[in-house]
Amino acid sequence: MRIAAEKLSWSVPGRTIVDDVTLEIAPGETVGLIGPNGSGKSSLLRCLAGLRVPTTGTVLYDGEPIRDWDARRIARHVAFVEQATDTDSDLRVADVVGLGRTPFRDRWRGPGATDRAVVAAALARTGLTELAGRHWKSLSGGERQRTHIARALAQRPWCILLDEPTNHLDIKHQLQLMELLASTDQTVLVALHDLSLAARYCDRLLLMHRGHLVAAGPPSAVLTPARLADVFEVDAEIGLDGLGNPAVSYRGTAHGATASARIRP
Ligand SMILES: Nc1ncnc2c1ncn2[C@@H]1O[C@H](COP(=O)(O)OP(=O)(O)OP(=O)(O)O)[C@@H](O)[C@H]1O
Repeated sequence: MRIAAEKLSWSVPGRTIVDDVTLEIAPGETVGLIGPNGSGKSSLLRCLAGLRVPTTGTVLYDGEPIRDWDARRIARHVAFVEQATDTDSDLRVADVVGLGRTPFRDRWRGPGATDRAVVAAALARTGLTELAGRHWKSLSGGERQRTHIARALAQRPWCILLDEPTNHLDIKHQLQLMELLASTDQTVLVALHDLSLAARYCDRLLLMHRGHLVAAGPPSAVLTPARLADVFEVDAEIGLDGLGNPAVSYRGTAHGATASARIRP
């Protein structure tokens, strides 16, 4: 599914948080959304997921404006893994993942064979099969995060939006998730703080700064030392690690480097 935003802005009283963003993500693309804290990534994702109504501009799924779509119709197209979402503490892991089937079920009917098979597959893909019967409340931060990812997979959406999904995940599960996102046929937009992971696994990157989309393109075109200094205020080099994967190396903060140079005798 193609997901697009045309001249999208979202404001709160006195402040524009997402400012005139136009973007398009092609079916099957894996796109990383990067930018400093507070640059508007989550707000943009929430607009694209239909959870926030843009102040101006339009969100389009396959060319169709979603302004009048109800939540159920949106959920049949797009799954959203938010940062630190809480869930009813009485539920077990399989029940939380099963919530991903809600948009496809008759309101009064319980889960059918297809729902159960899809939930089992989502649990397996996220390595949660053995935890299926555990109570949500007893899970670690990383296990909760993986449960939310499994819930999104159980939605079998055309497009997955994820907001910093690698938070809380150990390195194996970070790599596993990024491999899954890079290999799926679904359209993926994932907000990431780890620029090396973003460069390695994403087809393209979108860079947000102060609510604006300031760069879009292949990782090698978006991640330049000048842009990392301007936008992230870090002194960085972009190269390859020992295995030949793209890697961003940091000398320090841009201001820190200046300050330490200044105080050195
Ligand atoms: N409902 C709101 N009311 C007022 N300000 C808001 C609201 N939602 C977000 N903001 C502000 O908008 C800015 C962008 O927030 P957003 O969460 O979109 O940034 P982000 O790029 O996802 O940041 P982070 O990397 O820290 O998660 C922040 O300064 C935030 O405080």
